[in-house]
Amino acid sequence: MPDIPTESVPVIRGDEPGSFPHSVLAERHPAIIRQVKEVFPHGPERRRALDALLRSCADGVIEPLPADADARDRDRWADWGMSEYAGRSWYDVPWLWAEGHFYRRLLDAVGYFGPGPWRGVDPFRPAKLAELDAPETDEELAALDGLDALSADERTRSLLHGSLWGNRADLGFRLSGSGGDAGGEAAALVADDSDALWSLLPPAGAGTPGPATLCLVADNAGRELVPDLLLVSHLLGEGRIDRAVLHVKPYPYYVSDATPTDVLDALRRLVAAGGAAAAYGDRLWAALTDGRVTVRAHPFSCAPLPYSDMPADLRAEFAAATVTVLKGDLNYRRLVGDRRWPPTTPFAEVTAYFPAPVAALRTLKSDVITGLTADTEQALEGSGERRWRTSGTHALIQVRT
Ligand SMILES: O=P(O)(O)OC[C@@]1(O)O[C@H](CO)[C@@H](O)[C@@H]1O
Repeated sequence: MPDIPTESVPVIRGDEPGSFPHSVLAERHPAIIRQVKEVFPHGPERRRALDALLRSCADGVIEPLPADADARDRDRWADWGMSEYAGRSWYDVPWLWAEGHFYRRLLDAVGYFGPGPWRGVDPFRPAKLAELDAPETDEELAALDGLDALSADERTRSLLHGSLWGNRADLGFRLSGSGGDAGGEAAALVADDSDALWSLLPPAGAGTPGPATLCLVADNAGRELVPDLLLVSHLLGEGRIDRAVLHVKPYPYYVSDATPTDVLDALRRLVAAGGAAAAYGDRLWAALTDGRVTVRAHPFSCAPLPYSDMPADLRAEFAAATVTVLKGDLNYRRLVGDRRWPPTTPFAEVTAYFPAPVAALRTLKSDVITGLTADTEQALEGSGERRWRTSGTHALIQVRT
């Protein structure tokens, strides 16, 4: 447990006008609803439901799940705190909870769980596919051909950084030593425990203690998931891992979070790309077909709660892995707890509850931060860059072995 008792560290809420969390609830969520209304020709019933959610976001309260919700889902939300938060303003409950619940309500409004024709239709799919089809994705995949010229270690580093910066959703496979980018990127890393990560996953023949399993808890689809898949494929190819479990969301979440369908779309994109990208894709395809790689969509992946509350079955899965790598900002908030931690609170202490080694690969897109040295914190605060916590210009690789 951290030296500071966790309960004494304030939980982040969206109740402070002008703060980032407040702007997400007051501006981002309504914008998402409007966008969904534009992209799909929903009929009057669905549009009314979306308008009702818009009104609720402005001045409504959390409401219990609708009467026709699946019973298992109701039970889950009961476990996840619905009875405590129903009737309270979106702004007065933990921000993490309010956001997670918003996506559940949005899916209700578009009929995602209903019996009608909109059942299972991902309201964010058009945007996800557009990103996969964008010319930038072609450029990024073509850049993979250049990785052959690098040493194995440099290739590993490049692919790790591709996955890391993919979380900013403007991925570049920054080839080590390829120019100005590399220096800027290094300076933008506020913590870099990558040596500790590689000590857990040494290459084949370098004293590997036994079969290594990587759990990769993915974040966004499209241009983040593609480099995540490349990294997994590379680690398999290098013999650094024998198996991988890719955790994705069971339903559309936080606009661009990856679902099983998105994994298939990204994999097909790789396989069809030709060149080195296709070789990475083919290796992953083979590993999926023979079971070395599996895809999981655990309900808790969409829970509005920190991982410290994870259920026993998920805990057992993470406990069995050599290391679990959590991607992205939301997973970081859930891993360390969505609280106003003093930035120098040790990462190892706030993740001590995690049942096995754990790593975070994240660009900074919300206020939560732990594990900084006092010098780094001082440099960031003194940099004049007011939004270093939320702008996505900084990133971290933190590992608890
Ligand atoms: O998990 P991701 O994709 O890196 O980031 C999710 C995010 O954009 O969503 C939240 C705002 O809605 C913030 O926590 C965070 O910035």
